[in-house]
Parts: sequence; C-alpha cells; structure tokens
Amino acid sequence: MAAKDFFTPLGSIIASLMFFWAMFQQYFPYELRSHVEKYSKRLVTLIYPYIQITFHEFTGERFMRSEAYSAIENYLSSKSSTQAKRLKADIVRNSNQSLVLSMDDHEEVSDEFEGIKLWWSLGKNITKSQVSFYPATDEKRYYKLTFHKRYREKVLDSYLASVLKEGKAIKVRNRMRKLYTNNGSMWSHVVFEHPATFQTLAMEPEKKQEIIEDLITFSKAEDFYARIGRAWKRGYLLYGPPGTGKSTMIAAMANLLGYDLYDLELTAVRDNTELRKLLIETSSKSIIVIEDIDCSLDLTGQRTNKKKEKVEDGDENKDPRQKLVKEEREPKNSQVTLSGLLNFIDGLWSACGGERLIVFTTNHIEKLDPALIRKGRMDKHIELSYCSFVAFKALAKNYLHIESHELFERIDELFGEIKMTPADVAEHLMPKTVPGDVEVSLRSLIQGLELAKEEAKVKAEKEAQEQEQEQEVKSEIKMQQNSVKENGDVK
Ligand SMILES: Nc1ncnc2c1ncn2[C@@H]1O[C@H](COP(=O)(O)OP(=O)(O)OP(=O)(O)O)[C@@H](O)[C@H]1O
Repeated sequence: MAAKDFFTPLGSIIASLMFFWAMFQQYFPYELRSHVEKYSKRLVTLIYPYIQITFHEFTGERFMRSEAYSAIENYLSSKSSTQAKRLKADIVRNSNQSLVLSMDDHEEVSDEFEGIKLWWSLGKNITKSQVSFYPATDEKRYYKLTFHKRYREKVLDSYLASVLKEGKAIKVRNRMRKLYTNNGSMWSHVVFEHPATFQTLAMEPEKKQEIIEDLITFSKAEDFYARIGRAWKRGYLLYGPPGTGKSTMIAAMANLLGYDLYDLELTAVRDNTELRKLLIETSSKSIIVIEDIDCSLDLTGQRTNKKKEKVEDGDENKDPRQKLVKEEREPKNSQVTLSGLLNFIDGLWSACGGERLIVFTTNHIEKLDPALIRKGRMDKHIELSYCSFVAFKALAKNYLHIESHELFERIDELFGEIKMTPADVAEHLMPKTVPGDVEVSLRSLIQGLELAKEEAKVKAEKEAQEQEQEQEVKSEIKMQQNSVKENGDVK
C-alpha cells in the first residue's frame, strides 16, 4: 500500500473526530457532558490499564534540578548501558574520572521489581526561550514511569523509595570525594585523591582482613544500629610509632568506603562551642580524624598546642605578620576540653543522622585517658607496629613487583633482630635508578637494617656503660656518706 493511500483516510478520520469533539463541547448540555467524560475515562482505563508518573528535571520557580530526577538518572545508568540502543556518555568528576552512560532522549528501558514489570522512558519538551534576543530553545527533560494500575500501591510505597535510595547511593559512590580541614571554626575543602588502599597497606593479612570486614559490616549496618537504638557511628583508635602507617590507613579506609575525610585540627578550635559547630557541619558518610590526640588535647583539661611546640624556636615567630596569622589560627584562649570532646562523641554526635567514623591517632597510647578510649567511644583499637617480614613482602610486591628473591632470607633474619618502620622500609624500596633495579633496592634495605642494627648495638653499649658509671657514682656517694656517718659516730 502506498503511503498516500494510507494517510488520506487517516487524515479524514482525524478531521472528523476533531469536528465531533468541537460540536460536543459547544452543543452538548454541560450536565450530560461531565457524565460522558467520566464514562469515556473509564473506557480509556479499561482499554489502557497503565499508570504513568512523570519526573521533571527542573522543579519550582527557581528551576532547581530535581533530586528525584537525578536519583532516577543514576539508578537507570546501569540499566541503560545494557538495554538502551542510543546512549549518552559523560565523564563523572569523581576521583577516577570514570565514564558514565545514560539513555538518550526518547529511549526506553524496562525494570523489574518483585515480579512487577515497569518501563522508564526519557522525554523532552522543547520551548522557545523568551529571554534572549537571539532565537533560542529551552529543553526540559523528564522521566516517565509506566506500570500496570494493579501495582499502584506497591510501586508508590516500595518501588519508588527503593529507586530513590539506590540512585542516591550511586550518586554518593560516583561523587568526587573531599578532604576537609578546619581553619578555626570553618571547614574548607580540597578534592581527596589519596591513592592508598588496603591492598597497598603493609600489615599482617589476617589483621588487615579483620579491619576491612569490620568497616564493611559497619557501613552496611544502618538497620542494625536503628534496631538497637544506637547512633550509626564507630570509633577507631590507631596507635603506634611514627611512620607505621596510621595516616595511610585512614586514607585507605576512606577509599574503601567512599567516605569524605574531615581532618579536625583541635588546636585551631577555640572552645567546645566551636567544636560542636564544626562537628554538626560534617556530612554523613564521612571519617572525622583527630591526629595525635595526645598532643592536641591536654588530658587534664588544659590544652597544649602542638604546633606551638614545634615552631617555638623557629623562624615563624620572627615575622610579626606570620605571628598574627598564627595567633588567629591558634587562639591563645582555646578551651576545648576532654569533657567537651567526650560529650560530642557520646551525645551531640548521636543527633546527626547518617554514618560516621571517628578516628583518633596517637604515638603514645599510654598517655591517653582511659575514659577517652573505652569501648563505645573508641570501639576498635588498632596497633600499627614496626615492619614484620610479612609486611615487608607486601611492600616488596607493591614497590618492586616481586614475591621472592634470594636476598629475602637475609632480610627475614635482620627483621628478627632489628625494628624498622614501614615508612623507612618503603624509602629503601623506592627506585634508585631508572629503570628501578630490584637488587639495588633490596641491598639498600639490607644496608639500612645492618646500619640500624649497628647503631642499636652502639646505643645499647653506651646505655650499659652509662648505667655502670651511674652505679659506680651511686656506690661512691654511698661509701662517702657511710664514712661521714662513721666519723660522726666516732666523734
Ligand atoms: N603500613 C604501611 N604500608 C604501606 N606504606 C606505609 C606503611 N606505613 C608507612 N608507610 C609509608 O610511609 C609513609 C608515612 O606513613 P604515615 O604517614 O601513614 O605514618 P604515620 O604512622 O601516620 O606517621 P605519624 O605518626 O608520624 O603521622 C607513607 O607515605 C607510606 O608511604
């Protein structure tokens, strides 16, 4: 059949329908008209038993991008990439700069929820813009959801809620994560792009696995925390000598969970009120870190100022302008107290919705007040220690891409005799030539370990000598005292 033969009768049918509709509107009595409309609607529902819901991209007068729309967009991204024939691609500005695909205009994808079939389509309205002098068009997109009317309640009650939740979760996973630092009572942020992961972290595999499982269990335990009536938070205390990987582990935690990091500098916080303000402003899915807690807060209630200690005799004090900036940053009358911090951990913190981890680090766990680190506040205590042979092997795999080497035996022996931090081991394993030579790096480590062993031996000998001398001096003093006493007795 030729196109002309098809369209000619169709055109006249449409024209007749429009004619009857106009006549109906003009001459049909109003009371009867509402009845006819009601029955015609019922007829349409019978023939077309589907419900459609539209989600517009922009809502309200201020043309804010609708949250529901962007959640649906994220939710549909994985379905679109497998089902849609025409796709749009965009780079998401997350830490991986990954490519995200979504369906193109007028495409349709299907979905299934508890046995219900649903269809999503992306539509577009084009309007002429009135604002510009130049001819311009405005495109407004919308998602349309279609499903059978018999599932109305299930879709409205459960399906849409799950779509929005999943869509928001995808958005959080794809977002660019941030590292916040406080300057006084204000947070400022930069993009968080630390490459550390648990794979690159050198520590005993069982211990590493335990921490990973603990973190993942926590991140999925929203319902559990709600059921037992506890705030969804968990405290970690990382302790160990400098250079054993405390900061590296925090970065690995943030990367594992996809959380933001808040690096809270307590010495720059004026008082408990400021502390409270800062903490209320933290978002969910975040890790709040207080490094070197023993230096940041005097556990008797008086604060010390670690930065001040470090630069006491430095150049910073000589420049009056820098001194002023420093004083502004570290006000002298700071009064953050241990009890203020504990209140935050126990009380106020609980009022903020969403999951949060709080991590304290210290080089001296023995200096910390037991109240601060009891379970419930710091739930998990993790010791990061000197490099073991197992941890070294993880570093060697990472840095040198080797799992065994003839020099490993000697290194294992030396690790049994001398302590070295993973930071120092890592430094020896850094490439010394271009391209990196494995043997040169391993020999550098052996040399470093032997040197450290020698130094430790000299130090031990010196200490023993000093102790001996001290002992000699003590016994000499005692002898003198005894002879003075004896002389006195004789007189
Ligand atoms: N366990 C580890 N695994 C892998 N790399 C490590 C480890 N420990 C330390 N490093 C390396 O050493 C460097 C210093 O480590 P890091 O800053 O994490 O130590 P730290 O314990 O936080 O030290 P500090 O107490 O002085 O802050 C890191 O950049 C990292 O490359």
